[in-house]
Amino acid sequence: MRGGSGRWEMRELAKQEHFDWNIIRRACTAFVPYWKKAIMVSLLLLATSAGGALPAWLTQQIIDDGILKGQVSVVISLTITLILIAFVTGLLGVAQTWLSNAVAQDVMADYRLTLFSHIQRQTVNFFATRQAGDLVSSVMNDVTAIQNVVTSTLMGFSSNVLVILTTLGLMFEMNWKMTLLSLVVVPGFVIPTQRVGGVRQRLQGEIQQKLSTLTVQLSEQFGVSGALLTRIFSRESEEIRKFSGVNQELRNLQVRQTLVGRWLFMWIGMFSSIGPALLWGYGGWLVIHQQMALGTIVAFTSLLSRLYGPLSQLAQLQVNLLSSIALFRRIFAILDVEPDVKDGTTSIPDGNVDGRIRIENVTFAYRTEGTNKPTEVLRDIKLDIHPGQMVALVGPSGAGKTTLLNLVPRFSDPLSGHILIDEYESKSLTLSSLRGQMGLVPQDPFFFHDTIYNNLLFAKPEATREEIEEACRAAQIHGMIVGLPEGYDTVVGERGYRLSGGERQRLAIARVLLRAPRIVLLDEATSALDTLVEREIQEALSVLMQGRTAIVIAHRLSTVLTADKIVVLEHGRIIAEGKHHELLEKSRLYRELYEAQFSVQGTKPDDLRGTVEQVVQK
Ligand SMILES: Nc1ncnc2c1ncn2[C@@H]1O[C@H](COP(=O)(O)OP(=O)(O)OP(=O)(O)O)[C@@H](O)[C@H]1O
Repeated sequence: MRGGSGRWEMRELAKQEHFDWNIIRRACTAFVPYWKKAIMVSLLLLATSAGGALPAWLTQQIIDDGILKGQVSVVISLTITLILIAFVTGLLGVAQTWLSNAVAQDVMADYRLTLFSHIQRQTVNFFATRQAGDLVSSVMNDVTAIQNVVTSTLMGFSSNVLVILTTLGLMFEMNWKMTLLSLVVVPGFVIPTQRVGGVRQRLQGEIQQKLSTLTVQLSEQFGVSGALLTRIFSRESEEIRKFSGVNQELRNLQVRQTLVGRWLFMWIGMFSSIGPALLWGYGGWLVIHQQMALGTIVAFTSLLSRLYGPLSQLAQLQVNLLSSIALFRRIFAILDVEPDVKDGTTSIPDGNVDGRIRIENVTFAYRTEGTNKPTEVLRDIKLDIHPGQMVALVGPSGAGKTTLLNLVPRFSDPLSGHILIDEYESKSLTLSSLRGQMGLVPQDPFFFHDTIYNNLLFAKPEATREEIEEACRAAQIHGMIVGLPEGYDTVVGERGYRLSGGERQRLAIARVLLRAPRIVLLDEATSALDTLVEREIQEALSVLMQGRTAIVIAHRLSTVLTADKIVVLEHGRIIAEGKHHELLEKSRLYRELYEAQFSVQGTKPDDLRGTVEQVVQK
């Protein structure tokens, strides 16, 4: 099933969850920076708990010392005190809610930021093996779910314990036998409450799973690529049917969750009424036999709700704690993923290298979970590229061209071997100074849903308008941009869908030109373009590569013809190197590739050479 697998996993985890003290301890460290506020919250809780118990005690005084003894002044003064206590307790309650929410929100904001920053440090492989929707769900939903748990478990726990202790203290102080009698019925409602809590929690897990499935479907269907795919295969009705199914299941689960345990609640209600009944019966007997004052019964009955409510909530503590442990476990699982690529320490200014690239005995394998011996995708690659040279990578699909290209900016690190930029081992450089030396034009460039201007600024935030226009002129895209009704302020649409493939390529070239890197990495688009666009792109590319070291995954005839060196890859190995004509003679695979890929571009190499050379000389 697409989507929701993470949630499903979480529900399963919650079912098998146990008290993992390491997780609890680690979760609590998030509160350390807010210890002052947390202490304030505890003090306020203590004050509000005591304030909440006092009215029952005062009621007893009003009845026994005021009403029954005919003391009007006592009744009046105690009534005023009751009102004052209610007012002060109310104010303290507001302060406590505000502070405890502030702490919970602070902790949540910290977690969201920590997760986002941590995920920003991850390599491309991290995203290739995870569902984006699931990561979004962790950063947003899990963290928010924790907030509820934190307030209901941590704060709820302390406030309930305090209320129970203060209430029990007062009860014992008034009459210990009546106190024990009050506690007799407790198991009668605590046990069912616990059961209902468990069922509700399980239903909540299923609801979260359905919500996540719907969220993933929505995000897939509302994105341009997903919408296109659905329309081209005419799967709209099927998608609506699927949505409707999950939507209905969600509705049923939510109804069940609301109604679950209604019989048990009737039972609980009954037990909560039995408590006061027992107190009136036994208390009445004590009063009649003059062993206790009437006010004590009234005080006890009003204290009962302060005892039973918090006890029921405490009964659900275990379920709450277990589900919060499951949530924290999911969050910590992401935080514990160490980035595949570690930052180096040497920093060099951008553009401060000649651009020599040496790839020495490089072997690479993708890390896949659950396999001990990953399959090698690149084996023993040796390549020496001199400053200003252009190397074209060719090879059948899956040969490892993209993988090799991605090793240069350290999107991944090789299992063995070294990559050197000038005399620097690439691992020794900080990632920002390594990547600052190079620009990448991917096959399908990505753009943010923002204006063309802002998308270009992303590459160089300090760029002036002139610099941006100059880069676009060089990339043969300025004319097209100014022809748009809103020019550079045109919003390119999600992923840049408002632009054609060729326009996206040239805009991506402009973006790299802005950075003026010493090294250019290029994955040429495979799509065939008409001659005019082809020529515009060719001109843009020749400007891009002029005086720069370039590694190009070649899909164009003009590229292989002008390359200083063509490297033929097969099954992760370099099987041949040389110029176009040399390879045509000595490499069978190259000949086959040439016939299959390059010659279909309609022009014979010799016819094209003149054109290409003209372009390159410009
Ligand atoms: N993230 C990944 N995890 C695991 N294996 C991967 C990953 N990316 C690529 N591969 C595998 O590595 C091999 C080389 O892939 P790569 O994309 O480098 O080939 P390529 O030569 O660029 O192919 P193409 O020309 O089709 O883009 C393939 O077998 C591919 O399935």
